[in-house]
Amino acid sequence: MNAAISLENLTVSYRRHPALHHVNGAFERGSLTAVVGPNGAGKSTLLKSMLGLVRCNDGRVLTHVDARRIAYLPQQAEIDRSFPISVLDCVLLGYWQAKGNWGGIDAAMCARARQALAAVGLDGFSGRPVASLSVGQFQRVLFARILLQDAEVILLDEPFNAIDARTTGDLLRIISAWHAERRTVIAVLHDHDQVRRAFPQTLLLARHVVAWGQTAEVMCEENLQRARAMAEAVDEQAGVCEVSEADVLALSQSHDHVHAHLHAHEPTHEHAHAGKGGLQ
Ligand SMILES: Nc1ncnc2c1ncn2[C@@H]1O[C@H](COP(=O)(O)OP(=O)(O)OP(=O)(O)O)[C@@H](O)[C@H]1O
Repeated sequence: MNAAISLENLTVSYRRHPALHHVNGAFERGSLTAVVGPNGAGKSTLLKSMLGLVRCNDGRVLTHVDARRIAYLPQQAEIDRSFPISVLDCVLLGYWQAKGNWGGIDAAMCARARQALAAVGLDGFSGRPVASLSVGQFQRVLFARILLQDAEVILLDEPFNAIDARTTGDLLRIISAWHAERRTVIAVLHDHDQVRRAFPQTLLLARHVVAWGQTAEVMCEENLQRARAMAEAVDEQAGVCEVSEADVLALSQSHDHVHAHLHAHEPTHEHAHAGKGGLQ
């Protein structure tokens, strides 16, 4: 497999509360993957650990692309948009990783930002303060910003939460275009029908990997039930990692078809966020 990001025994906890346990696997370059699972399954934590925003207690994340070419769309609830900034300036922030704090913005960049706004259906919105936009309009702005980033890997955390059907359809078409351009897209989602329709690969999480592979195989009722049962059985007071190797092995063996590839890839180490022992 030609991986964009690999996870090796990734284990993360918050103040000793386990969030992700022994996650192994890889996101292939150019793949389009939905990350699904019950509330609290560790989906957002997975994205944040891939960005180095949370520290691993054990294991590591290996990113095989330039870290500056990873774009991230957090959940809207995590974004403070009371900041007095125009729609155009917000989109132009997409150049920040390439240009840095003092890089100049020229006319060509402004033109591309306006094109990106047109592509997300917000022609004529450039001068509006972002605080005045609806939730759906603001999500379109954030997609326009990603369009400017020219990212190799795009991480989206619940991009369609509280977004209407028309906006969702428009944004899904942009995601499909990214996939056609061979970008690697990983999206946390809750709508299973949407996942089945639009995402070829799925990672089903319940703090552990329940299943990871072709969406049609992963999203079977047996796996979904297993994920629900695992989420319900979670002991919030458990220590950092109270799952034995035997438990993990048993879980893996019951899902051989999706785990088969997990250890096949020996990553070439380009960027790694690794951690051991440090609690958050
Ligand atoms: N900053 C934090 N501090 C403490 N605990 C946290 C923090 N962030 C997440 N958690 C806990 O880690 C676990 C996994 O949370 P995470 O947000 O990754 O789950 P999720 O699958 O994205 O959930 P949801 O579907 O509800 O968004 C949960 O038990 C959550 O309470």
